[in-house]
Amino acid sequence: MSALATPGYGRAFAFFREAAGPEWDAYTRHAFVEQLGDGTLPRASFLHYMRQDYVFLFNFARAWALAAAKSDTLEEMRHAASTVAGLAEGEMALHVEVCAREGIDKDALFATKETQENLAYTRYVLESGYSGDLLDLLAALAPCVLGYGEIGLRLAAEGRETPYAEWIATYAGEPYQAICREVGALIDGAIERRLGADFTAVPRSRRLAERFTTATRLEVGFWDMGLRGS
Ligand SMILES: Cc1ncc(C[n+]2csc(CCO)c2C)c(N)n1
Repeated sequence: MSALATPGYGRAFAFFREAAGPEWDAYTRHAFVEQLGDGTLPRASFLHYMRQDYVFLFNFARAWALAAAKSDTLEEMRHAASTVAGLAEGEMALHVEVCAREGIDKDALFATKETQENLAYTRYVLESGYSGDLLDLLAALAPCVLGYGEIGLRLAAEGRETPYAEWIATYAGEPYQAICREVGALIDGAIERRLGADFTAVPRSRRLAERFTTATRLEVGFWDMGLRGS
C-alpha cells in the first residue's frame, strides 16, 4: 500500500485500519466518494447528505464532549474540548454556508429529521462512550475523523474536474490534515497509557478494532443514505 493510501495518522489507526479489511475500502472508496471525485454526484444527493451531516456533526460534538468527561489526563481533556469548540465554530459553519447558498437556512438545517442511518451511527458512537471508557469512544470516533482525511487526500491527488472541489479541499487541506494527525496522536497516547506500548498484543485491542470496524460499516450506511437522496 502506498504512503498516500495510508496516511500517517499513527500506530493505532494503522492497526485498526488493517483489522477493518475490506470494510475500510467499502467506506473510503464508496460510490458516493467516487462521484464526489469525478463530479457525477447529483446535487440533490449532495444536499441531502449535507443536511444530514449537519445534524450528525451536532451529535458528534456531543460525543467529543463525552470524551472530555471520560478523559483521565488534562491533555486528553483539552484535546476533546477543543474539538467540540472546533466543530461548533468551524465545520458546522461550513455546512451552514453551503446550504445557505442553496436557500436552506440555519433553522431548516437544524430541524432536519434524522434518517435511520444517521441515528444508528451517532447513537452507536455515543453509546460506545456511555457504556465504555475513553478507548471505546475513541475507537468509534476514529473512522469518521481519519477516514475523511484519507478520502480528501486521495481525491485531491487525483485532481479531477468536479463541482465538489470545495468539499475535497476542506478535507485535503492542511488545517484538517493537522487535525487528523493530532487525533491520531491522541488515540496513540490514550491507548498506550492504558494498554501499554505493545497494545496490539493485548486482547482488548481486538475488541477496540471491532468497534472501529462497526463504525466504519456505519459510515458506509451514511454514504448509502446520501446516494439514495431525500
Ligand atoms: C458522516 C460523517 N463522517 C465523518 C465526517 C468527518 N468529520 C466528522 S467530525 C469532523 C471534524 C473533526 O472532528 C469531521 C471532519 C463527517 N463530516 N460526516
